[in-house]
Amino acid sequence: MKVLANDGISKAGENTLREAGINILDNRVAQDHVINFINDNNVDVLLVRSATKVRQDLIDACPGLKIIGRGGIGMDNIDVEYAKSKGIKIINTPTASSKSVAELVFGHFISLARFLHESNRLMPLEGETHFNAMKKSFSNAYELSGKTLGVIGFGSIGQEVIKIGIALGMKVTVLTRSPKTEVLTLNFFDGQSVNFEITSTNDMDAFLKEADFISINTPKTNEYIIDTPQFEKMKDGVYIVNTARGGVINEVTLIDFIESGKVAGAALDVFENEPNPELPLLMNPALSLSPHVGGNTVDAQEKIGIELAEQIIKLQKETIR
Ligand SMILES: NC(=O)C1=CN([C@@H]2O[C@H](COP(=O)(O)OP(=O)(O)OC[C@H]3O[C@@H](n4cnc5c(N)ncnc54)[C@H](O)[C@@H]3O)[C@@H](O)[C@H]2O)C=CC1
Ligand SMILES: O=C(O)C(=O)COP(=O)(O)O
Repeated sequence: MKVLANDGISKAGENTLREAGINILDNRVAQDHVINFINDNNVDVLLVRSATKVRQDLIDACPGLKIIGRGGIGMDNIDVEYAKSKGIKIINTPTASSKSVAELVFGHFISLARFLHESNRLMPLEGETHFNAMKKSFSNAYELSGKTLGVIGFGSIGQEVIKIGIALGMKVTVLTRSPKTEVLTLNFFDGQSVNFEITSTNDMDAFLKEADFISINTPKTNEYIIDTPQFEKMKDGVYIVNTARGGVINEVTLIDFIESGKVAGAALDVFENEPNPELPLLMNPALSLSPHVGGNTVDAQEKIGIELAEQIIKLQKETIR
């Protein structure tokens, strides 16, 4: 079996595959050349992250492909149903990076509430006057403790975000398409744990009226979840973090509501025009930005690599049998 990990795979994942006798190619092939590379090298398994797109044309042109693997969660870069209809197995790693994404959400929330992103931009300008002016303007800062965390999406990442919020002493409200109740477990380092129950709401207006800090944790949606009508119903001074996908929040409208003062600050890890975010986003001081790094930790990528490798090994055994 031959594997092409076109957007990379961790050493741990690579070693697990090699130890099972699976040939792994570590080439990074440009999108336009992926089809030829797969066919010329008899690749059986194509592994991708979010960069390589696996659309119908590629699937049709590569009849030898047996498995498509997504090292990560979101499968919006893969035509999953079409691939399945052609008999190709699709695998991903649904929870391996959830904690990493949730931690990034709070990295951004704290950066926004304490102006860390802006401090880092402005600190290199020297002088006592400048220092004191920054200190004064950054005093319009807030604690997260005691505020209301609003989470849109109650899946694997949403649940990890909620747990961190609870640990920080936040009140939590969760928005889903239909109400549901989940029992979440907060695990402590010493092995102890606490269970708590959360019931979500599908009442968008009530949710927006309550939330001080909003985290969007849904898959890519066909329509904006957050657009003008939703911004208008938010609390004044709300903070928003999007680590979900470009297209769940209207970025142009977001800038308008930042400029009106309705939104105190927002963070984007994903963009409508990825990997080339629009200039007004890049230049706005109220935005904390990161280049799609939610799952991009050593910890998450190790888990992802090993989980992918184990799934491939299992599927190979099933095929041989
Ligand atoms: N920034 C990054 O690096 C990363 C981003 N992601 C993104 O995060 C997304 C979510 O990941 P998980 O939580 O693991 O997925 P999940 O599938 O466990 O949970 C997503 C939840 O969102 C809900 N949902 C869908 N549309 C909704 C809507 N309009 N309103 C409210 N809820 C809605 C679904 O019912 C589901 O419960 C991924 O699909 C991916 O797009 C995931 C990993 C890394
Ligand atoms: O797992 C996901 O859904 C992600 O968005 C992570 O994307 P990446 O693998 O870092 O390009």
